[in-house]
Amino acid sequence: MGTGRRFSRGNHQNGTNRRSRRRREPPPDPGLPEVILNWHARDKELTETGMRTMAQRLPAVIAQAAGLAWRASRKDTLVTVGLNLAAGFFTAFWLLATTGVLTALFSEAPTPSRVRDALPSLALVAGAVGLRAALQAGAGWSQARLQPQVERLVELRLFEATTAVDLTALDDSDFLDELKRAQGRGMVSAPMVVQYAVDVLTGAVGMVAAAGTLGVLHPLLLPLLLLTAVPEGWASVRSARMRYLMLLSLVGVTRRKWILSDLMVERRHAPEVRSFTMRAFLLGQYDRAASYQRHVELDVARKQTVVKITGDMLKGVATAAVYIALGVMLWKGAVPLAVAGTAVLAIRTGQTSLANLVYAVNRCYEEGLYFGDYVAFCDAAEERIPRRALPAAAAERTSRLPDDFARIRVEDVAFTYPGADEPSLRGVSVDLRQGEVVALVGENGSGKTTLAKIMAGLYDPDDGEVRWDDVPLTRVAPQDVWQRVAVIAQEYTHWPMSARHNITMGRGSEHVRGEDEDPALLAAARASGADEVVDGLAAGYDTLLDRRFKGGAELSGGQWQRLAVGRGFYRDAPLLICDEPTAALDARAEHLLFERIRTHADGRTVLLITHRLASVRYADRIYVLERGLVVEEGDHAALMARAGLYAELYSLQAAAYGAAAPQVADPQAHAG
Ligand SMILES: Nc1ncnc2c1ncn2[C@@H]1O[C@H](COP(=O)(O)OP(=O)(O)OP(=O)(O)O)[C@@H](O)[C@H]1O
Repeated sequence: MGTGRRFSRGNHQNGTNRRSRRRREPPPDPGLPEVILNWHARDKELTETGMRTMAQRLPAVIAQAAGLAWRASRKDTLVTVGLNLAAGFFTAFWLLATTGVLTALFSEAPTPSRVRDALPSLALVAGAVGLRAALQAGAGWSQARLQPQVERLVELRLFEATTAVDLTALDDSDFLDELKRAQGRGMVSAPMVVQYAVDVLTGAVGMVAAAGTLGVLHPLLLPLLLLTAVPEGWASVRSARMRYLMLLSLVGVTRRKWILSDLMVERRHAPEVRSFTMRAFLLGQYDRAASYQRHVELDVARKQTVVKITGDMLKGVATAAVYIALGVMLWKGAVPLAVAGTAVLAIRTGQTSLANLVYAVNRCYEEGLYFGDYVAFCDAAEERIPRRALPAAAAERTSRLPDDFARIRVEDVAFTYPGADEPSLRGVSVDLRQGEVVALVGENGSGKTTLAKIMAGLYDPDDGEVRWDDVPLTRVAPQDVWQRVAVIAQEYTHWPMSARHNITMGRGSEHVRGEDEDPALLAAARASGADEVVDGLAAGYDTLLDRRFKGGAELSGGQWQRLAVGRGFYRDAPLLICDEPTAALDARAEHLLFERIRTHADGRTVLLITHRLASVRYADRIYVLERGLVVEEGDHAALMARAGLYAELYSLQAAAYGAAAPQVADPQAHAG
């Protein structure tokens, strides 16, 4: 059967591919973590590329590069192109002027008058060469100016997209793979595409100048020049393909080397590298990978040398053929001696330009493929920015979120993370009235954090809705919601900035040295216990909290959490969401924080998620979640009376504490 045969052929091919890959790569070490990064996703395409494919696709790549350069700086793009074209004109000019010099020198007149006759043409040649050098220097300068502007443009576009995309995009592994490719190889390729596109132009202009000169001197000389180009082009493309194949065979090894070098240099791994005596093992692994890489690279370098020598020999033969043809033309009187002399110069100039052109075409095409990844990613990422977040959508928005609210209602909310098999929320309803403390409790993975994120406007529910008074969150700009919510997240960032910025983050409170400290900052720090942390820092609020920089300080886990809590309190937001705010806090700091939350955190509405059930007793209402559903609801007394999941969890904790500390002291007495 046809299908069966096709299937077995497919299998056979796969088997062959697998075998050949196995031949090239050492077997993977099961002891090392592998991160799948498709940085070399284009290698297969590159290995299959021939001169024809390149010629077909090159115009599109050049157009992309031109568009990018144009957006980066119109002036520098125009100057670069203009000066290169003008330099090409002067190349042709000096070549033709050389004919005048040679004609005068080869004339029958006595030597002094021959030299005198050659002087005007010689002055023209000198002027043209000088001008061409000046133009090329100017083109180089404007091209150098273009590079950083292009870099800035592409980096900005990527970061503008990644900081605005819907959060679900960052939960999507395909999107993350594309992001890695675009951010790594793709972004680096952008300035290179522009540079090689300009080099293609420069090479082409030089080539046209030399070819045009030869055409003017004698039409037969032009095809002769092109003949010398073939071996050069062949050797260059073949050598480049060998490099791509080498990259392909080294994908696994390079990836492993990256992982290993990260493990050996990053500060966060350093304690374990030492305490688990990993040094010799890691160095050994690195050495194995590096030896393999060196072996492959040397092998390819040897093959490339053979190709280069072959190319050079063929080029030598072709050049000899050109000179023989030129000699025959001279002998037959088809070209005068002076023209033949100029032709030799033009052929040499043309060959140099051609070599540069072939190299630039090759590199431009290669970088163009990686740049294509970057462009495709940015297009896809921009599609994933919620429309209502865009300034353009402001005119369409009819609803306005109240600055404060009387009630927040979560109605039948369902949500599944992208790629997840099971929904995390399956129809949850929750009610918050202004000024209340509402608690979410439940076992690990029951959906508490997911619900909090939906209430904070970080995710849109798949079903159901969240309303602030009568306004559904999906009708307003997400920024409007974020401005009205303070989140003390379960997983918070250790911002590598000053202690001040760690608290004032995103609110733009810039303190001027010598001025009184921002009272809101002081209040938030006092409330979270961050003030004690800052008191111990050498430069107080101005201390940089990153040990990787000179003068930077490092904090303990609990000290970082105090800052995170301070950040939440500092935000002047009517809704405060606290997701496990005390996991790393010591008993006294934890007690103080819950006291503050219990007294309604200065009149704010609080959504509290915690496993410390003793702190939940005072909540106005408690929702118990289980596998994405609210299974119990009420205040502490009602839930205890119900004798359900909450009562069970509470009793377990109470029993543990009761057994460990039969005489309960009042912690507030210590906190004093
Ligand atoms: N980014 C994500 N992508 C896919 N699934 C996720 C993601 N975040 C959470 N989940 C899944 O959603 C479910 C609910 O997770 P959630 O973090 O809301 O639980 P939780 O009740 O806050 O748990 P915990 O008490 O451990 O903090 C879990 O099954 C979890 O595996």
